[in-house]
Amino acid sequence: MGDELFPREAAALGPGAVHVPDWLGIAEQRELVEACRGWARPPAGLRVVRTPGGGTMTARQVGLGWHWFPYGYARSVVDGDGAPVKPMPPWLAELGRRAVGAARSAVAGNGDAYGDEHAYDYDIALINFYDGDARMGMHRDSDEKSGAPVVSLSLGDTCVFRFGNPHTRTKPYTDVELRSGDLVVFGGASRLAYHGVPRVHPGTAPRDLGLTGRLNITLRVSGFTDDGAPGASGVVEDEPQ
Ligand SMILES: O=C(O)CCC(=O)C(=O)O
Ligand SMILES: [Fe+2]
Repeated sequence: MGDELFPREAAALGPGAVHVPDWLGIAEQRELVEACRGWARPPAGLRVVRTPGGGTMTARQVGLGWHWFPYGYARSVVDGDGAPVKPMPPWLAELGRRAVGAARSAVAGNGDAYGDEHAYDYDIALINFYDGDARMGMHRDSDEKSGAPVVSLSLGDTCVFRFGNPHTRTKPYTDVELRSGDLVVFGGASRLAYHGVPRVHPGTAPRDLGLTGRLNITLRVSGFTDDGAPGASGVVEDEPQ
């Protein structure tokens, strides 16, 4: 909760894309931060992501369920310590389904974009850690085969989240402030919309959260079969530095 006179309201960021402010209470946020601390530890822990173009992503990352690397998925950290990726906890997959239900009821007219969330087996979590200088360039989440909505949870420092359209990484886009506990769900016609994080506001995390910096947990459905290792898509223009 901020210091607003009125609570921030849920708003559509595009067709099938919803921002739900203050979705997670402080206790749930704390539990997620604690869980992220565990996932960040090696092996298969938080790492610096290097892109094929020789760049370095400024947000550090760890995956659960499937390991994302530029640009594909694997069951082990093929571009790092080689360890098997940590499993996706069933409770986190359930949180993803609950988030879709919440986004559906938050903004009238968005429900049709989401399908039945009970059918979605969220089997990928990407956890991004941003310090004050980190950001993420405009990109699409396009390495999955499933069209299930993407669920994004924010913890810690406030950021500017830029949400655009599926056609171009430039305007039209909407900038929205994401604070600790906020939820964003994008599916339907916005599932492949460009989005990014142009800015983090250091020192804005809730004091009682116990986190310096910003964490983002992105939940996705892979659509991969268990042994069907997906090939890298090679979509180099999506490089999310
Ligand atoms: O940090 C965020 O809010 C966005 C993260 C993101 O877009 C991604 O991991 O693909
Ligand atoms: Fe993304």
